[in-house]
Amino acid sequence: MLDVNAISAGYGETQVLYGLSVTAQKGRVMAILGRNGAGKSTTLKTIMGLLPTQSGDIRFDGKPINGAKPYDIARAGIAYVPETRDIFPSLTVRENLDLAAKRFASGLQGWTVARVLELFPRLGERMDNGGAELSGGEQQMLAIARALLMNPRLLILDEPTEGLAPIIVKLIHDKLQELRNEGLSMVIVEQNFGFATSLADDVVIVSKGQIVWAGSAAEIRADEQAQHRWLGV
Ligand SMILES: Nc1ncnc2c1ncn2[C@@H]1O[C@H](COP(=O)(O)OP(=O)(O)OP(=O)(O)O)[C@@H](O)[C@H]1O
Repeated sequence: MLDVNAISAGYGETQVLYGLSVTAQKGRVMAILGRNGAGKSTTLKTIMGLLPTQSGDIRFDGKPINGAKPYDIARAGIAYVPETRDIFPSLTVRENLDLAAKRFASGLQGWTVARVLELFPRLGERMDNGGAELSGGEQQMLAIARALLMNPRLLILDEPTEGLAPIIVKLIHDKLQELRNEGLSMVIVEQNFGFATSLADDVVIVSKGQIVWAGSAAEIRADEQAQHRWLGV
């Protein structure tokens, strides 16, 4: 469903991705692993149109999306939860959710505020709190809830567990597992190897702006040599 074909990209003069290719398939979860600075977040930002491609192309359901604006890529059906979580800190949880729901009201996937609150009951208890008053875990739940309200066909998450307590990591894991069981396609960048490989069907490893390993989650769990070489596990 998402085909990234030999993209090069970076920040101004600094090239980070060197002909990186990766494919995410419908109804599956793909984890992108790799050491700090390997180019994982840069890959996601390039997919989302936040960074231009210097070469290569990106297709979503066969249609080219590189060069498109982030908003149009979201409209095409890709929702993105960045590392920074991107909620509105000065708005309440209710306002954050209503804004997302209104903007993408026509989604066919049927996500509503009521349904995201069923997934994250904790947010229902915090509806009148400001975004900035939430814990890190609650902010992540809100960011995922907002992304779901965009009724995406593909959900992209950048380090959803970063900075969260183990019990919250477990909760986020279980919620993403629920979404996976419902058939939502996902791409997840993660430092937490156990989290990533227990959710993912497919795994790729990025090093120095290229894919250096690709296989199933079971294969990378069994391949200690690759873990050691590419992830320092
Ligand atoms: N805004 C930026 N301007 C210039 N260089 C950047 C910028 N953001 C990231 N980089 C550089 O690009 C390279 C890849 O960064 P990227 O964030 O994609 O890595 P990553 O694999 O996601 O790792 P991390 O887990 O540290 O986020 C790094 O060398 C980083 O210093």
